[in-house]
Amino acid sequence: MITVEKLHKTIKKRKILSDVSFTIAEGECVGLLGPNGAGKTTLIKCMTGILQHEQGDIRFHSKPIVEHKKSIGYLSQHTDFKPWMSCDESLRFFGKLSGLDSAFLTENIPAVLEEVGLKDRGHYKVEQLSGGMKQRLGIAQAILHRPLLLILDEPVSALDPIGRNEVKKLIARLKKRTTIIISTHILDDASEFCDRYIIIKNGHIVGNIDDDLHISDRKRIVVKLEKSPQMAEPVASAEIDRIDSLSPNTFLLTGTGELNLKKVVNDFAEKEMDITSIEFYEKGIEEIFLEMVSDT
Ligand SMILES: Nc1ncnc2c1ncn2[C@@H]1O[C@H](COP(=O)(O)OP(=O)(O)OP(=O)(O)O)[C@@H](O)[C@H]1O
Repeated sequence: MITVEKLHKTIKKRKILSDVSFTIAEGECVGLLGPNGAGKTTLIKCMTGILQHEQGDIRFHSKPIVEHKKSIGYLSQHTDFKPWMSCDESLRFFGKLSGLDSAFLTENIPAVLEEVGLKDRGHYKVEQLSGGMKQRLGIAQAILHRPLLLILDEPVSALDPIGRNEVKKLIARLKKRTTIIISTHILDDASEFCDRYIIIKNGHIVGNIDDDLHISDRKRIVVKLEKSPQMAEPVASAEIDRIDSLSPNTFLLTGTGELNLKKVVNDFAEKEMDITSIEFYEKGIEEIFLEMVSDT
């Protein structure tokens, strides 16, 4: 559906994006992750046509994405609603700026407000809305024209846990019918709805990770025993650097190097401890992200 190929973008003689390539399939929800200043917003702005890239190609259903601007919904990092306008007036204002006609807006604004959980709040002034409500109004503006692709730049970062929860629930609903790209710093939240993560650092793609692809850490093993052992540290061997207790009968073994499952099973058998399950530790997205963006 979307193909970004060898994208380069320079701002004020500084290279911001270098050789960025990836594809996104229809229906996917992709998390765009990266440290501050990595180039996420710049990439999003190139994808929405707000910024022009000097090299490379961005295609949507095989055509240049600029020809498909009407198929894209975009929530920018900082929404620009006027506090004195009502929700209804704000959507009408931004809808008209995007070229939507009055009849379409009259028909669709109430439905979109209902969709984002702001039914009967059309007359509320923006200044009366909570952070979560304001962000949901932002999403209403982004989906008003029924886009095929929704791009959300940091939709939850500035919100308190209640607002975050409201917006997360909305994204989970929208995910069922729209392709979504979300730039975020909150990896726990991203892992709730993203199918894949594209990790960007210093303008380069450093990771493209499927959420189903569990990356095993072969230096760590999780062992579950049938019974909790008498001693705090159930086994000791030269290869094992440390043992952490995850529950009374579950232990995380960290090796000095790659661990051997068979050897660990034997070590426990020697101590006459029965193992219920043993597997390499699987890294979460936060850990993978930190490894990919760290400088060491
Ligand atoms: N208009 C501009 N003028 C100068 N530098 C810019 C401009 N826009 C972006 N940059 C620089 O480009 C780099 C990437 O910025 P960008 O906003 O794309 O990063 P980001 O990954 O979205 O960061 P954050 O997570 O902090 O929002 C930064 O170093 C930023 O200072």
